[in-house]
Amino acid sequence: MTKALAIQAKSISKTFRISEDSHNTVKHRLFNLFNPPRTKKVEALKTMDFEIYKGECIGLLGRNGCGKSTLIKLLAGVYPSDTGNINIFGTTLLMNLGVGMSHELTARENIYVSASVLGLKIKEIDEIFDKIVDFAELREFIDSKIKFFSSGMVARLAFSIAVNAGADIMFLDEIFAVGDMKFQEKAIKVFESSWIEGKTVILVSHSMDTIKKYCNRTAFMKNGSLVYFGNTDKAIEMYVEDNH
Ligand SMILES: Nc1ncnc2c1ncn2[C@@H]1O[C@H](COP(=O)(O)OP(=O)(O)OP(=O)(O)O)[C@@H](O)[C@H]1O
Repeated sequence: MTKALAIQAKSISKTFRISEDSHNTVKHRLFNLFNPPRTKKVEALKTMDFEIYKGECIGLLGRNGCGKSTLIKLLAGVYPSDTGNINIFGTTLLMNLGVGMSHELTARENIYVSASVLGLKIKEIDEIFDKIVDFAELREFIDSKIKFFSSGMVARLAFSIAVNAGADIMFLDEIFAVGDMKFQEKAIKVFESSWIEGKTVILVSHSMDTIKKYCNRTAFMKNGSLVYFGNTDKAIEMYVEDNH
């Protein structure tokens, strides 16, 4: 039987340009009118190809700054890729401290917006609304703008929307690191329930135990390159070695 694709990335890459000078004051700008700010290129993602299949739980490992978040932001459509193309087969939700959520909207409004992005009709969202709020334990704050939330509260809300509104593909960037103990236990329960069956999960984590427990394949990244993508134990070994 052929496996169904969830994500296909062909020759994708991303380079950021960051300003090296601080032409921030009026005086500085005037003196440097004909001298544009110098920019530095950061090759956050070097050209890479890979395929992820439906139902897989993929680990993403690598040291700080190696490009993990950039990669999942590209896959989730937050940034466009500079080259190549990405095919996504299913609905996605990126749960990285509320990327994809609007900080100017309340938790209630964000639930409706995000769940509609996931393809639900208003009536269907009405039906699961309480479940989302209770799972996230945010009833008291439901009509507050999420810009006043802590990062853990935003992560709880995003996770709850994705779990209850049924995203097919979830990008979890350090989900076990942002939540408090109780939330982590809930997240683990979700991972160990039948909910996860058939879902595709990309899990960024610095916790080897988490990656080992849940990921059937793991990618190891270094300096923007996808060095290895396959057996989880082997990827962990490479990551541990890279930390020595
Ligand atoms: N929006 C941006 N503008 C400019 N440079 C960026 C931007 N986002 C990331 N970078 C740079 O791209 C590189 C990869 O960053 P990224 O956040 O993807 O790493 P990471 O592996 O997720 O790190 P961490 O483990 O610390 O979360 C870094 O050098 C970072 O400074």
